[in-house]
Amino acid sequence: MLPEEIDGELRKGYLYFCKKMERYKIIKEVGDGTFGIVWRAVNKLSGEVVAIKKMKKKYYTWEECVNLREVKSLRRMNHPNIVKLKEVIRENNILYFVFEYMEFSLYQLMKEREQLFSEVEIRNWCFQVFQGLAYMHQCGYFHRDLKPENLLVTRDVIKIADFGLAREICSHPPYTEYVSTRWYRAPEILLQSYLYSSKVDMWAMGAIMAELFTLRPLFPGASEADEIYKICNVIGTPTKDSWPDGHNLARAINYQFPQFPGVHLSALIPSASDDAISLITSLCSWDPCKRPTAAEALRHPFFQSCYYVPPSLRPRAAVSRTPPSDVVKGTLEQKPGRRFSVAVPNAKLTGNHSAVKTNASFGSGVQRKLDMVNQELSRNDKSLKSSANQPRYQPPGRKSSFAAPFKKDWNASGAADVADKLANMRIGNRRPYVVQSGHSTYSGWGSVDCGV
Ligand SMILES: Nc1ncnc2c1ncn2[C@@H]1O[C@H](COP(=O)(O)OP(=O)(O)OP(=O)(O)O)[C@@H](O)[C@H]1O
Repeated sequence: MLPEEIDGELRKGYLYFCKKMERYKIIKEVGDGTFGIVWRAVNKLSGEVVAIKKMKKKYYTWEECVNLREVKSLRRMNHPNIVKLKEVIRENNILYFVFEYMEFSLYQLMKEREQLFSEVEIRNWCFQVFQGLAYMHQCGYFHRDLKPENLLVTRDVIKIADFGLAREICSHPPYTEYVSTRWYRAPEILLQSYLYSSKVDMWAMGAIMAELFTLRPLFPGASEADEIYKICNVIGTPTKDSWPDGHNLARAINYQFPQFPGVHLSALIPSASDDAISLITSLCSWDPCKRPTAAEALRHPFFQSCYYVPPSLRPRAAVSRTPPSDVVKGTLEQKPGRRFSVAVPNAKLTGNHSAVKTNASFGSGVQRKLDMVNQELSRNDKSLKSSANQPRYQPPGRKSSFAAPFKKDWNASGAADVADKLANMRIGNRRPYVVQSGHSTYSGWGSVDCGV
């Protein structure tokens, strides 16, 4: 611990030269992901609480680290709805990411929830996430692994985390490696397209939005094949007219869509308003071209009460947006001069929403993780008649007993391959620097002002 009497320049000097990880006191483990273990920690000098992600793989040179997607993408992004990467430390060949600390993941909040969230809460969260996404997409990145576990919440603010799979929009296909958690995976990825785009994030947001309303995953597939089956079951089989590219993708892998008319989403998400259903329906469109962009989603009537949209995200013809007369209590208030909006939910948000979670089978975090891992292990099963290892939740009245006629294994490359690929990427031409700013030290590689 740094003696109290040391301050000013001396303190800064100490900070700079002491072993970097010694500056942090680890409090406890808060997450164990595919690529790293995440701890809650405190900066001994400033008292700031941070999240430290210790990467599982070893990194023997800085060059290996600086080109990691998580570093490459996060270092460029500065937005109130994207978790801030404060520092990158490599010590004893171990790589640590120091992030701003967030209290909960959306998944934790859903898991512990007995009553449904109110639409106001859901609106405020989604509005913020779409702002983060609009910024990220505008910066030229898409996330590719959006899921409730990667949306982190502290009080009223929600932020997008885990950029381990983020991809530059202008990077060149094929995008072949493991991508996104199955329940939130867009159909074009399931059908093995290697030309997918930022619209995969919009699909994931549709599934997440629906889950926020029902506290149940919308498409809880037990394998890739079952995932498509469940999507067909809910939104109806795509026709050659509604998604010609999808039919081409299916033909290329010798896949035949199961035939379902689909259901109106309001039957599955009864607590959602017509506007919410309309937005979820367009986000969960088979054809990526028919899904709105994040900037378009922000202008959907569902967000009418969230009237502050950053100028750069507004359509040119509609630079000034008239505040609605019936602003929902607790949603955004326009603050002049504020660069980004932060939604502020009503303190009594939950009061009127007494619909109680009836299916108590929504497993614990560990169980869910195990379910997902088990399902991933079984992804090479071509016959999916058994429902034994499916998630316990199924959309009401629907059973999955479909044997998918696949020609080849689905996405055989796994997360380990991604880690290897990350490690083998070439060195970028930027050089790291260290900046002392306020309480925290930031090690970065330059930033790009995306003009939002
Ligand atoms: N900034 C943070 N503040 C608080 N908790 C965090 C933070 N970042 C991550 N976590 C927790 O740690 C978990 C794992 O983090 P993260 O998703 O970054 O790791 P990963 O290895 O990339 O995981 P995944 O298996 O999802 O790819 C998250 O689900 C979250 O619960």
